[in-house]
Amino acid sequence: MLSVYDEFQPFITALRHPPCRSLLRDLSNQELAAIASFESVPNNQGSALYVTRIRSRSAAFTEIVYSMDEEALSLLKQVWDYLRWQQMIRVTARIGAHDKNPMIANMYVTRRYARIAHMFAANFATEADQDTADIVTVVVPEWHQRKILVFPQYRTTCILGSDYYGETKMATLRMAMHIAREELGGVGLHAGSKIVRVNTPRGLEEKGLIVFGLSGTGKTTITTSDHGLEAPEGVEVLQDDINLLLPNGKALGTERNFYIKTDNVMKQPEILAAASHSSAIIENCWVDDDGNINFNNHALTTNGRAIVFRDKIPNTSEKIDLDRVDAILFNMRRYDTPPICRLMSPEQAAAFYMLGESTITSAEDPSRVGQAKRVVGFDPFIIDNPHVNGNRLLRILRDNPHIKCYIVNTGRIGGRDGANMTPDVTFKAIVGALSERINWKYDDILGCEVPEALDIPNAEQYDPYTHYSREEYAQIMGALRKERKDYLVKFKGLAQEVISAV
Ligand SMILES: Nc1ncnc2c1ncn2[C@@H]1O[C@H](COP(=O)(O)OP(=O)(O)O)[C@@H](O)[C@H]1O
Ligand SMILES: C=C(OP(=O)(O)O)C(=O)O
Repeated sequence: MLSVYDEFQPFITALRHPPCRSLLRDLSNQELAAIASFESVPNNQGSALYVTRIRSRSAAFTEIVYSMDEEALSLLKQVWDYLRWQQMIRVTARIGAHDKNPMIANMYVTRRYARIAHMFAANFATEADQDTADIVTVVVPEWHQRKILVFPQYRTTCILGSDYYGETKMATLRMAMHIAREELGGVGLHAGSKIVRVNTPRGLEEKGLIVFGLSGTGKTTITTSDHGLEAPEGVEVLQDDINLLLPNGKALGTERNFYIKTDNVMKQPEILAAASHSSAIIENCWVDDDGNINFNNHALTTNGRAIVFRDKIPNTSEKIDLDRVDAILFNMRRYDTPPICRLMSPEQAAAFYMLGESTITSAEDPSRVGQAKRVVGFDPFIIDNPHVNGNRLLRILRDNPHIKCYIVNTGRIGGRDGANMTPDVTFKAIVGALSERINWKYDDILGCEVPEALDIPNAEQYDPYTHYSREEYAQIMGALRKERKDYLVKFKGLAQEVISAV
């Protein structure tokens, strides 16, 4: 009699090694670009530029599959019957630095969509082709039905009917973050990372920084900024999007190059040069009739993207890991809090992680700008049981008490017409915190610490009590705290101390 394992073995094999007529492997980036070149829109920059049918992630079509039903099985069999007659490309990539026991990811895509393989190979560090991998992503963009099937047990994702590269990238990293949680005792963070070298009362020190934030709240802007620091002070930019935080307080990077949003790139000098270089691979950006790429034309989508090479971004090196995290920033675009607040405890930080609070930005939906929004961990890629992530972050912060956590408001204060937190205000506030030049005082209405003073022009504009009376502010914040608590209690299994901390 067949054991359950034997019975499932052919299924798992087909899932992780899709059958195909022939498999193209070990192709160089140039070869992938050449195979995909029939799709590239000519432009004066000389970049590969692809326009996709689907232009953002298909969250509503994403299913986490733990047990196979007849319908899912029959769909997969149809897909495999189709692939049996197709040529596919396989790219083997490394998630993480070569010296840190990285994960290996295999990405399979039908040859017609070589552009996805081209972007994947440029985004990650490629390795010599190998048959076994920790993570498998199978992409069949031409499939008539749109479905993203995530199989956490088999560390495999099957993407059907989407040719948006972000789906492939995030399927792979979603699984890497899941493995970090399930096998490494860590937690995946939808966050950028950098090192900031600043003068502190003890002399020049390097501070490892993690920057969380929902799309459009300033993650890339802050991560790539030099904060106006001059040598010997300065920054080293490590990662733009996904880090794996380990129990020992180190954060492993995942990507070699960055997959940036281009809607604001004209205002982001640090990445504009990289996006304007011929090495960039552009997705869904407009090319004017004269052949110039026009990042400000959003006719195709507000989710224009580019793979930009890290060596074209100032202050990057080959390094992608952060050996010591000293500070974590939670970016929120709000209209009622100071530029920076310090959280009081690991419990409070874990609460703000679970709250994943912000407002909708134009990057997401221009017609709903300003509406409140919450996503646990600022991370739409948590596969299941988000409270496990909150509890895990709590444990890591308790075990590494040197890590300080801050809320950074990249919106305004005093309402929609209040004082604007310009990027410069934010950059200076962050340096103030890291260099320990800010004196903190407890604000009983906010329930956390706020700067006694900020070293920025017109600092009083950014003080809540310039805009609100104490009674008014107590009422606004009181209502918010109640709403936050009501939200947190819904997470069964979340440590009680986290719920009590807001
Ligand atoms: N205080 C601020 N901090 C960071 N970015 C800000 C701030 N105020 C306005 N912005 C603008 O908001 C946009 C943030 O975009 P980006 O950094 O790409 O966000 P994310 O990486 O979170 O998607 C940029 O255009 C930036 O200039
Ligand atoms: C690729 C995506 O993720 P991010 O916005 O974090 O780059 C996406 O959401 O489409």
